Amino acid sequence: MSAVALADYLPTDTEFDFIADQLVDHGYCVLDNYFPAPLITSLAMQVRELHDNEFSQASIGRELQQQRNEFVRTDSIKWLDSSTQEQQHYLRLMNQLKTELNRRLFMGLFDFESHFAHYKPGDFYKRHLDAFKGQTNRVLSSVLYLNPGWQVEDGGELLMYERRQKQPFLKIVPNLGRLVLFLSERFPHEVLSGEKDRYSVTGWFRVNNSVGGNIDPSR
Ligand SMILES: O=C(O)CCC(=O)C(=O)O
Ligand SMILES: [Fe+2]
Repeated sequence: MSAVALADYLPTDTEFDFIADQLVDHGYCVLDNYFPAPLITSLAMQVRELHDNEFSQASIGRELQQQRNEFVRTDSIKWLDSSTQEQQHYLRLMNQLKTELNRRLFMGLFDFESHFAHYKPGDFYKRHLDAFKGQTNRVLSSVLYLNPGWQVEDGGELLMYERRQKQPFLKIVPNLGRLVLFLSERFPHEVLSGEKDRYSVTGWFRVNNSVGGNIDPSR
């Protein structure tokens, strides 16, 4: 695909309808071909070219309450900053998805924030919720996996749970190009440790809880 064709690529109404239906019926959705393959390949290369020191140890909680907690998660992250065409393209497509979901589901999604994540072999993120009702503006979580040639034996699955259930109802292998969307307040989930370096872009669509023009919370 040429650069122009890449920039012009748009998902179809049918895809947006499908995603909206899945979110209404199940609260989550797994898509293997949402993004154009050349964009995925470039993002997968770019995240591997980032230096270790560009990533920081992930924390839990927000702002002043942010704490590192290595019992909960050991991955490292780097917020997207639109510094490459591919990041810009990815953010454009996610913002378009925001608009289309708002159009279909009146979700009132206001913006989208996202970071790269790197799980080294053995890294994990224990069972957690991305958002607690009434305490956050994160409504819809997204994870895009950037792992060419990932095998089931490599581990690193995302486990999805229903609340109060001990057994996951879904195990997602972090295959290259796979996009997972789920309602942030509804599904506890967990990242199992893997045998190989595992890369992804995680993001959250947020509603605007701002007071006096300050977006709350800022990140
Ligand atoms: O990488 C994944 O599969 C999920 C990551 C996650 O749950 C998070 O960053 O909140
Ligand atoms: Fe999460």
